[in-house]
Amino acid sequence: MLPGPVLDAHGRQLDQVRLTGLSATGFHGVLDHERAEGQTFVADVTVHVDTRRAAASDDLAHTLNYAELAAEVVEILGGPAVRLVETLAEQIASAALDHTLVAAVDVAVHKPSAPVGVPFGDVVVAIRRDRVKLPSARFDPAAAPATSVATIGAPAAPDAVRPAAAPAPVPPPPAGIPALAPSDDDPATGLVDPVPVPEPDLMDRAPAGPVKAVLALGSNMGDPREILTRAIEDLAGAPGLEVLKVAPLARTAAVGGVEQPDFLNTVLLVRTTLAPRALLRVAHAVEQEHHRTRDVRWGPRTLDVDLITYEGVVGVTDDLELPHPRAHERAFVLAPWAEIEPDAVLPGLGGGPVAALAATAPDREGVRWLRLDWTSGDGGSRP
Ligand SMILES: Nc1ncnc2c1ncn2[C@@H]1O[C@H](COP(=O)(O)OP(=O)(O)OP(=O)(O)O)[C@@H](O)[C@H]1O
Ligand SMILES: Nc1nc2c(c(=O)[nH]1)N=C(CO)CN2
Repeated sequence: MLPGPVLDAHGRQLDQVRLTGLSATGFHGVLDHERAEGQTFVADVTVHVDTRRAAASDDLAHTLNYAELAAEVVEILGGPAVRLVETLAEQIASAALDHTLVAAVDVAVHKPSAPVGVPFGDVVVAIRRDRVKLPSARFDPAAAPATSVATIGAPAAPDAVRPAAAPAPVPPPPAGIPALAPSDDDPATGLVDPVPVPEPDLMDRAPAGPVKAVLALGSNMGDPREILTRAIEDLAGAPGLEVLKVAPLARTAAVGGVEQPDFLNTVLLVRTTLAPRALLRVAHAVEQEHHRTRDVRWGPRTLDVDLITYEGVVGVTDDLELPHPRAHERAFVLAPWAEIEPDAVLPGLGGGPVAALAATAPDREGVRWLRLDWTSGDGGSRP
């Protein structure tokens, strides 16, 4: 493992969760026989996190589930073949940093049976990545077979061998995170300077306790009522999310200028311990579950899940704006919302009392009807 602590934005040393000796048979390597026969790959992973909140609450939701990360690492080690141990290490680091609580990660990948040509003990690639020095490769379980590694005349690789595509380019650091000054690491001693890790941006900050949020759901493809019902179940089943209230079902004319069928819309009041961006990821995962595609802006969709408000957060980032920037002018959001929270107030620019905004929103005439008890009934006709 790489020495040296990782510091939080206040200069305090972060805690560590270490997984060692994770192993799987993989088909990685440059040589044909490595890709045909496979060999053992071993990984050690140390994630740098603040474990105090999890300890205080004794709640797994506030730390990294190491079993989950262990399964992801083993999937990468035994997954689609890549040429370099370095690529595996980057993929593992990327999987670890996908867990929003992880500030930095140390990864060591061992290839103890590597074809080195002389007696040797082990070969290890050890890296540290954080939210500034981001990983340069992601794990793609469906990576297409590579042609570049195959040698003409070489025996066909077994089905399990699916070399990964070229590593993805390094993504730019997230907006608002300053670049680090050049490191003073000392190559002579091998000691690595503590890496200051910037505070996660507002959208990645998990709340100190459960907070309320409002989600808006819409659908106008497939069987919208069925999709919305399933989507609410999916959201209610997501860790860190509790559905407190479901608004009436609204049938609404499509807004946005694209000719398409009416929507069914509803709104959920939820309680969550997820950070705003983690909540957005859950929303996107549920959209994916229902085969959401993004072909035409404001076009028809099987399912749209938008974050309308998140208690205490007003802000704009590249991928998330809170409150939702168009919520104040959408009766298809405001009208169902006012039914479950008559006194709600939409914060931010253009905000105000939700019921009043619903009554004056440009699309208010397009809200054709509201059905109150739609999640329990038999689903028949309009009220
Ligand atoms: N509050 C928010 N809720 C949902 N997505 C948001 C929000 N703020 C920013 N986004 C970003 O908007 C992107 C596009 O979202 P989506 O495809 O759902 O848009 P849309 O439903 O077609 O249009 P609209 O944003 O007007 O509802 C998302 O990938 C997400 O990153
Ligand atoms: N009636 C209605 N119109 C829309 C909707 C929607 O959910 N309902 N969603 C849109 C993009 O999010 C664009 N237009």
